[in-house]
Amino acid sequence: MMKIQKIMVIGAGQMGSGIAQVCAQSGFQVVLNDLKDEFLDRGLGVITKNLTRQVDKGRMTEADKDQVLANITRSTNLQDASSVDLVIEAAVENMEIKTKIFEQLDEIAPKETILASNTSSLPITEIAAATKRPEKVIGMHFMNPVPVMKLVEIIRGLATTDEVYQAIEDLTKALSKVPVEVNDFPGFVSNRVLMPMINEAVYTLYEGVATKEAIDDVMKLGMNHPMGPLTLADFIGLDTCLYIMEILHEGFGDDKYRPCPLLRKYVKAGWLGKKTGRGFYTYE
Ligand SMILES: CC(=O)CC(=O)SCCNC(=O)CCNC(=O)[C@H](O)C(C)(C)COP(=O)(O)OP(=O)(O)OC[C@H]1O[C@@H](n2cnc3c(N)ncnc32)[C@H](O)[C@@H]1OP(=O)(O)O
Ligand SMILES: NC(=O)C1=CN([C@@H]2O[C@H](COP(=O)(O)OP(=O)(O)OC[C@H]3O[C@@H](n4cnc5c(N)ncnc54)[C@H](OP(=O)(O)O)[C@@H]3O)[C@@H](O)[C@H]2O)C=CC1
Repeated sequence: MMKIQKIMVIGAGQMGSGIAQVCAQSGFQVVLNDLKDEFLDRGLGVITKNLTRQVDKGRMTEADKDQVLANITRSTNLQDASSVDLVIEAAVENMEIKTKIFEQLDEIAPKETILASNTSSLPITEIAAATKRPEKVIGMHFMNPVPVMKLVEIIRGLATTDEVYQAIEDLTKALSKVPVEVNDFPGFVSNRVLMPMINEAVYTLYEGVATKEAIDDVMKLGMNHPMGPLTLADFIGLDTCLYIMEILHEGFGDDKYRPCPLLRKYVKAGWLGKKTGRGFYTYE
């Protein structure tokens, strides 16, 4: 098994930029890829802001910050995968887009390169089937915000080898995160448990049981959750929450996973949560 030194992260959104940051902070060479330069600017802007906060708090020197930023190179061309040891894909939660990316990566990346997806809920086995190297495809599911959350859920596809699993577990530890192994079922463990709770909170609002603030307060003050479920939904992205519910609904064929119509309505309106400035709450 080749040693992982250079990592391509696909998607410079909330998750991709966080993943790029933690990899670069742990000394890996990172190629951050997105469709357009402006998305890379946005992602690198967030990384720079996070690092500057660390410097301000005296946890990092200015020179450390410059080194972390120097470990990240920009890319708007998937061909740049031709020189990396690992790809971590964090583009949008859509099977068609992900399989298209994996098909292309399979053509471009060296044959030893591991192809990982940060998908929240899509079957790894199905993503792997788009490639001729299903044994080297794996789920590496980071949590939001990536620089803060300890967990990485690692998901084996049907064909993933032990060697590839071990390489990803070792990498997770090298990033100072805690790996937890789970099997390949829709939503894995994290979102199979979390997302129906969020969806139920949306139903509670939809049915007028309480205000959004009251629903969030009940879960924060009553269950000690750091954020109420509606605030958390805004934080994750309402589009991502809806995609995940749809994948659970379709994957299990059980109506208990039907997405709340209010969630659909907000997504249709473009109210995607914090990232667009409006969801259940409004943000500056
Ligand atoms: C959808 C999926 O597939 C899976 C998922 O990711 S589901 C979402 C999982 N995530 C959660 O459930 C998050 C729940 N929320 C929380 O844990 C907390 O509210 C929180 C960590 C986000 C913020 O914590 P807080 O105590 O309210 O705020 P705050 O004091 O500002 O932040 C705590 C620390 O996190 C850092 N932080 C907060 N947000 C950050 C961000 N977006 N990026 C980087 N660092 C961040 C702060 O700088 C601060 O760092 P220090 O303690 O080192 O100073
Ligand atoms: N939000 C969360 O809490 C979590 C999300 N995830 C998963 O991580 C992935 C990304 O989510 P998140 O970061 O929140 O989403 P964002 O919408 O913040 O970011 C997605 C980024 O990927 C870009 N993108 C879309 N298609 C492509 C492509 N073909 N090639 C390269 N880049 C592309 C998007 O560009 P554009 O703006 O043009 O669409 C955008 O910049 C999803 O699979 C999601 O399920 C996993 C854990 C937690």
